[in-house]
This record gives sequence, structure tokens and C-alpha cells, in this order.
Amino acid sequence: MAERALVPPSESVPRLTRPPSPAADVGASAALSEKQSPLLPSQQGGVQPDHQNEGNPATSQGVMMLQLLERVIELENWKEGKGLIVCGAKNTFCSGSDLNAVKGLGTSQDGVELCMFMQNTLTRFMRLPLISVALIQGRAMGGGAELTTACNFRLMTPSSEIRFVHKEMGIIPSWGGTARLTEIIGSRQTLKVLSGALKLDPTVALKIGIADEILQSSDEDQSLQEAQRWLQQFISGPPEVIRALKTVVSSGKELALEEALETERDVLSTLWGGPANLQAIAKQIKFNK
Ligand SMILES: CCC(=O)SCCNC(=O)CCNC(=O)[C@H](O)C(C)(C)COP(=O)(O)OP(=O)(O)OC[C@H]1O[C@@H](n2cnc3c(N)ncnc32)[C@H](O)[C@@H]1OP(=O)(O)O
Repeated sequence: MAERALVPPSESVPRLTRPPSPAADVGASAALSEKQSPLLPSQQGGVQPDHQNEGNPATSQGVMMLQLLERVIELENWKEGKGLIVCGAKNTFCSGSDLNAVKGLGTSQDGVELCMFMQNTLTRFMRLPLISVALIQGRAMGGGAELTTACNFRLMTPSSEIRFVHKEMGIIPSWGGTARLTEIIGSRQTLKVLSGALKLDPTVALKIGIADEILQSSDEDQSLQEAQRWLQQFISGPPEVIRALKTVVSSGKELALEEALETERDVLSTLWGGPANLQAIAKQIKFNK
């Protein structure tokens, strides 16, 4: 992996390395039924507050973060998956850190530890061999805005808003959000968005390239269905091919050229002459329609 001047402490974020054996990361060959939902388990409960901890916000926030990590580990083990949608509850994507909890986490060391934990979790999330979509219903603020940048795509509803409010809180986005936003919209736009703590409505978000599309409905269920249809166009096909594509795009983004090329060779070797490839050749598909 290419060294950067300002890398986080090595223990905080796992380094992307090429798959140890070609088949290891892209071995899923079981077909995902087209009826199977590509959704993150968030639809089945997601990262919810642990109500047993309601009396102690700091613990409650910690529990939610651990739950997020658990979900990521679950997804790392979901070998037949192709895509996922991250969404919030009650028409709100995520309003960031629990402001009550952070009152009890006032030292610089607390902030850095939180940051390292979230950098690690979100980097693992970003590297999943799944195509991920943030469905932004309502507000995505602070850490919630950062979470959207860990997804491959962002869909907004007409009434949604993304806002990196960190400056107003006297901090910077440090859950990997600054680095990822810069990669998504470039450094000039990122500087404007962060230093202005700009309210990004869907039209502005689409214009500057943080949003990929504005959905038609702001209704929670309808927008979710729209998002599912949107994602479907990118995940139709055999899981091993979709997962391989995501893997090589991730390595193209993160690795030095020689390593990225080597990854492409390794991943290709798991597909060339495989079932999907042989079937496509046998069908003599034409792409002229
Ligand atoms: C990584 C670092 C970070 O994440 S820094 C960013 C931290 N987040 C924030 O500063 C957001 C603060 N919240 C707000 O600005 C507003 O509550 C937003 C999200 C815009 C929602 O406004 P509105 O729709 O009018 O609802 P509201 O303010 O009445 O809130 C409903 C209840 O939810 C609560 N809430 C909201 N956000 C948080 C939060 N981050 N931490 C803790 N509690 C939060 C509100 O306090 C309110 O609670 P209650 O109903 O008054 O008990």
C-alpha cells in the first residue's frame, strides 16, 4: 500500500493487502436469490440503542458502536452477498455522536480512541466486497455524514440533508470522513463543505457529487423500495463477479499500481474459465441492444 504522509496509527486501521490466496476473498459462488433483500440487517433492527443502557449515554453509545462493528463482522462473513443498503430509523439517517455521551468523553485521549475505533470499523465496512448504498432519509449529521462516505453510493430523498457540523463542534471529521469525502468530491469542494459546515440539500449534494441520485419519495418505505431498485441495476449477476468487481475497485483505489495490477490478475484467475464466464461465452451474448 502506498505510504501517505498523514496515515493514522497503524494499529487503528487494518491495511489493505492483496488476498492471501486468489479464491479467499471472492470464493462465494452460491447464487443470491434475486428475491433476497440486499439490505443491511439495519432493516431488521439495525444499530439500535441498547435500552438497558439508556441511563448511561456513554455506555449506550459504546454499545451502539460495538453493534456496528458486529454488523460489519457479520457482513464480512456473508460470503454470498452482493450489496447492501444502510439506512436509519424513523426517517432519520443518523445525527452523529450522542451529545450526552460525549460530555463524559472529554479528554483528547478519549477522542482519539473513539476515532481509532470508528476508523477501523468504517474502513473494514468500506472494504467489504459488497456494493453499498447509504439511503439518506432525513438528516445525516456529524458522524452520520461521515458514515455516508463509507458507502459506495449515496441516495437522498427530497427532504433529506447531509451536514458535516464538526467545525461548529470545534472538531474535524476524523472517523475517516475527511479522507473519504476528499476522494469523493475533491479537496476544494471538501474544504468548502467542511469549513462552511454547509447544509447539503439534495440539489446541492447532487451538484457537488456527494449524492448519486435524488429519489422521488421522502416516504420511509417508498424511498427504501426506490433505493432497492436503484441498487439492483448494479448487483444483478453472479455474486462472485460482483464481489470481484468491488474487490478490484477497492484495490485500485487504495493500493500502489503494481499491487493493484497483481490483485486484478489474482482475482481474474478466480473468474476466467469459471461458470459465469463459460456460460456467457456459450450464450454468445451480443451487447448491441
Ligand atoms: C463525530 C462527531 C459528531 O457526530 S458531532 C455531531 C453531533 N450531532 C449533533 O450535533 C446533532 C445535534 N442535533 C440536532 O442538531 C438536532 O437534534 C437535529 C439532528 C437536527 C434534529 O432536529 P429536530 O428534528 O428538530 O429534532 P430535535 O432536535 O427535537 O431532536 C429529537 C431528539 O433527539 C435528540 N438528539 C438529536 N440528535 C442528538 C445527538 N446527536 N445526541 C443526542 N441526542 C440527540 C434531541 O436532543 C431530542 O431529544 P429530546 O426529544 O429533546 O429528548
